[in-house]
Amino acid sequence: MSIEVNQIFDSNLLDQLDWTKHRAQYRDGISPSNLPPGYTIRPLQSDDYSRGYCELLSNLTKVGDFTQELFLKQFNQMRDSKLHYVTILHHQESDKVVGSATLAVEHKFIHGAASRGRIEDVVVHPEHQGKQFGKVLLDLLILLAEQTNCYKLSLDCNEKAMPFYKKLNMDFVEDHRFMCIKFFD
Ligand SMILES: CC(=O)SCCNC(=O)CCNC(=O)[C@H](O)C(C)(C)COP(=O)(O)OP(=O)(O)OC[C@H]1O[C@@H](n2cnc3c(N)ncnc32)[C@H](O)[C@@H]1OP(=O)(O)O
Repeated sequence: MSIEVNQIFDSNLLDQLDWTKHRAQYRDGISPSNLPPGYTIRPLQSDDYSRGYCELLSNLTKVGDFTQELFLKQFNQMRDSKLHYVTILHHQESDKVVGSATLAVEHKFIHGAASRGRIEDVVVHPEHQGKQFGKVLLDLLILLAEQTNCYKLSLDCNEKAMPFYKKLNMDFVEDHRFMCIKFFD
């Protein structure tokens, strides 16, 4: 199937960010503005299904049966909504998507018609973990949230992932209770 290549959000938005402004501590000269050679950060593309995007997500949770058609349907809905900033890490040598994190934005009437941001679906492929890419993706989403007029940015995670988010100086809200109805897994 030949696919028209487009991006889930305008990549100019990423270019407009000041990538030198980061919250995490980095080492070995790596930072959002200085990735190791052969890696790039960009918005998710309509042809990333063939670059192993769904396989990557399966390192995070159950993905289910995904065909290219279903991927494209969901991609187009998310792109048209202009509320899903799915930001990925591409590895040139393998031509695979090896990391991803999403900023989901919700428009509000409160706080001067600002928006609320949520960080969702953060994952780095096991073969590329421990190279500071998780921090890079999160740092960029935090900048993106500010750029898109979010007054607040939050996420849900399990206990195991909490030390990772603390690296971004995110505060754990002690008195917050998370309520949930799960319709299916
Ligand atoms: C909202 C959500 O999506 S919650 C779900 C989070 N995702 C997952 O659990 C999926 C499986 N895990 C992963 O994909 C990865 O381990 C991630 C995304 C959590 C981290 O990605 P990585 O690229 O390996 O992280 P990175 O190399 O940037 O490490 C950042 C720091 O956090 C620490 N860290 C990374 N993962 C973890 C973890 N699971 N537990 C504790 N500390 C961690 C690292 O030691 C590192 O510390 P340092 O900066 O002092 O060296």
